[in-house]
Amino acid sequence: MLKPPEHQVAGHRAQDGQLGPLVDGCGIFYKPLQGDGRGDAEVAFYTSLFSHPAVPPHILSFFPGFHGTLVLPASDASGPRPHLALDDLLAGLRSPSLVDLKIGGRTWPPDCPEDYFQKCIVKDRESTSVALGFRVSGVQIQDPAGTDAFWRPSRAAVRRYMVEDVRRVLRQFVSANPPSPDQKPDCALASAVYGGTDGVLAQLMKLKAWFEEQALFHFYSASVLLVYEKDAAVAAAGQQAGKSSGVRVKLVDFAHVMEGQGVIDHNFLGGLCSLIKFMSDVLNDP
Ligand SMILES: Nc1ncnc2c1ncn2[C@@H]1O[C@H](COP(=O)(O)OP(=O)(O)OP(=O)(O)O)[C@@H](O)[C@H]1O
Ligand SMILES: O=P(O)(O)O[C@@H]1[C@H](O)[C@H](O)[C@@H](OP(=O)(O)O)[C@H](OP(=O)(O)O)[C@H]1O
Repeated sequence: MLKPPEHQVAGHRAQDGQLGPLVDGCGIFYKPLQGDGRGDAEVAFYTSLFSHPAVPPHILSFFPGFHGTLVLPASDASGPRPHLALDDLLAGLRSPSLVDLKIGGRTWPPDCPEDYFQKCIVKDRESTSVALGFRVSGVQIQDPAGTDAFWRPSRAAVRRYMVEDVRRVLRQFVSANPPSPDQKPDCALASAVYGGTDGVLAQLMKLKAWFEEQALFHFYSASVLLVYEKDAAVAAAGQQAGKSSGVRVKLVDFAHVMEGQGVIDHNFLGGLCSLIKFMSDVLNDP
């Protein structure tokens, strides 16, 4: 039985008769092929990525597994439509906290249509993309009281985030106290989620090492998606050493990936370095 994902923090949504992704509850996330060639571009990217001999397996694990395309009834009732079949990155998680971070100071690919360029550059300038090399696209954090409720700022609120808001959200994301204008995020879970041998920073450093040399693809408007569950992070934070929070660090949204043509993707790499610095600051100065 296909249904809209329960936990989606950004992008097009299958609600109110809109076109958006569906999940089958058995581990597959179906993303409808978007128009304007974006869907076809995303299929071409996944096909190329998973068949390219130069992409190492430990890098492939940052991407959702790709299972081809499947024609399914679209969520907007427009009829049958091809969907990308991807691993559901939230599979097996009951109450995930997640944040979608769109990477790159510029989100528009070279030679894109003028109206698309105008739309993107306005968003890049008005958000933190130009200033920081990344922006928050969406976030939800499990209620620290341990219930299944979530703190999920509206899309409009997230769009207004400035640098200090981003800093606060990245701290709140790993805090055990509830978001409040009167209380600073306590960052109690920072070492468990951002730190450690398989925490976010360690994983982002592996990704960075690849981006320092890969010249196959340029990732415009793609996101880093961070996912973890508070219970596992709290357990990891309570251990002396070594217990993993199980945080997942993934890349999503490849509708605007271009061939690298032998040039490194300094736009994505710069954003990644900036994100790493932001997270290191949370870890070093909680
Ligand atoms: N494979 C996946 N498994 C689980 N959730 C996913 C997966 N891919 C994406 N998502 C969820 O869907 C959101 C949007 O994904 P994506 O950016 O691919 O969609 P989009 O409609 O192309 O977005 P945009 O409008 O920003 O271009 C992500 O923030 C995440 O919450
Ligand atoms: O992040 P926001 O502010 O929610 O805005 C969306 C985001 O910029 C997407 O990247 C974009 O899709 P593309 O990157 O594929 O253009 C989408 O455009 P769309 O609604 O015109 O598809 C926007 O609505």
